[in-house]
Amino acid sequence: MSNQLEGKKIKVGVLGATGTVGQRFITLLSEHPFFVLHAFGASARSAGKTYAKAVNWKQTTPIPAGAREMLVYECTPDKFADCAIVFSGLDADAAGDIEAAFRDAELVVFSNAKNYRRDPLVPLIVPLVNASHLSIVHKQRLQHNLKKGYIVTNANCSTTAFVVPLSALEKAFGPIETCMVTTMQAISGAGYPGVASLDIMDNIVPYISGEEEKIEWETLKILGGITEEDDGSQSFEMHSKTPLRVSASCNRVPVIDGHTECVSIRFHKRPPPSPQQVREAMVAYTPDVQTIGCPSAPRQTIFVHEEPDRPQPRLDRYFQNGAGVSVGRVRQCPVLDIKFVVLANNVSIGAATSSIINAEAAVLKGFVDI
Ligand SMILES: NC(=O)C1=CN([C@@H]2O[C@H](COP(=O)(O)OP(=O)(O)OC[C@H]3O[C@@H](n4cnc5c(N)ncnc54)[C@H](OP(=O)(O)O)[C@@H]3O)[C@@H](O)[C@H]2O)C=CC1
Ligand SMILES: N[C@@H](CC(=O)OP(=O)(O)O)C(=O)O
Repeated sequence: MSNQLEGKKIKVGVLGATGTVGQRFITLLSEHPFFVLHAFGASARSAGKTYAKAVNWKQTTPIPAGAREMLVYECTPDKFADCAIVFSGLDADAAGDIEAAFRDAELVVFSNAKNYRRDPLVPLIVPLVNASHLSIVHKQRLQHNLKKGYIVTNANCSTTAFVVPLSALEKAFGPIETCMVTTMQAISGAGYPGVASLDIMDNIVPYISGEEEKIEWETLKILGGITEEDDGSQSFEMHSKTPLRVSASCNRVPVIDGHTECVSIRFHKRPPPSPQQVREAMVAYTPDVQTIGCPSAPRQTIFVHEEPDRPQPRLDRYFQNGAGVSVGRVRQCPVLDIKFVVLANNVSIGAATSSIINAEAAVLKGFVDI
């Protein structure tokens, strides 16, 4: 850990603390080296109760002792005024207004919800890919006339899984032109209680509302760059120098946690890299958050399996405590160039872990007053 943070305790709040993603936040933050749980928010249904009474706990480890008796509040900024950072696992129907109110009250919000991902002033960050986009928060503060407050979002959980190997490959071999991705998404992606058991047991549902459009758009923002304008201000630049075409097909499958995706890609570079060069580039991939010492970043970002029947959700979803991604079946594609399978834990690196690493990076890069 960086010296400046040695012994520091930074108070954080969690909105949507009782939900699927919220519970993962509570579990991870209760053991964090410098973030300390300070305030919990949820709906009026939960407000006024202790956390243990409000939550329908579904984690494999018990509710952390320090969290059990904490009170759950309604999501109003005054209850979170002492928090340097607020994490949001709010339902998207509620997240829009609540997160804006928190930002306007000079709070720093790291959100999982989709509401602000397309906002041109809000960074959409998969920490294993584009933590450098954090710098846009300066412009967001200026536009909203704020000194401290801003919103940073993380991506859709399916987008998160496959942009990590895509980023590794673009870094090593230059732009990717075409990407076809077919997802097999876990039930927990739909929150609790999610998909009815009579719909998902013994079944596959070949439709997840809005998911394909999100994947196809978010990928371009995440893999895009930042341009500096004449006045020194910064803007996002979608992946456009060599246009990237993405086509996604999304399916819900009877798996509890872990999204598995079959990916085929075509490179701009001719001749394209071989499967072995692709494997080596993925293993070597080291994102900034690892280099700058974010404590929740995986030590190894991409694990590449050699066995022909991996990755599998039951076996591989806890790789690096759910913070890394697992790739396998890297092989030649007779239509595009290369195809492979990627698996990521949707509630960890697909949600809470991403927000936490983003917040760690923001602290280490000086974007949070502590
Ligand atoms: N599950 C996943 O894999 C991923 C989820 N996300 C996103 O993260 C967010 C949370 O998802 P998830 O945890 O699955 O959802 P859940 O439905 O499990 O949890 C929703 C949370 O929001 C709270 N809430 C609902 N309505 C209100 C309201 N009107 N005011 C205040 N709080 C409210 C709930 O509180 P209460 O218990 O009191 O009702 C609960 O804490 C969503 O935006 C989702 O799209 C993103 C990536 C992956
Ligand atoms: N829709 C995803 C989870 C999710 O909530 O996505 P988003 O944060 O983009 O709304 C899934 O069902 O697996």
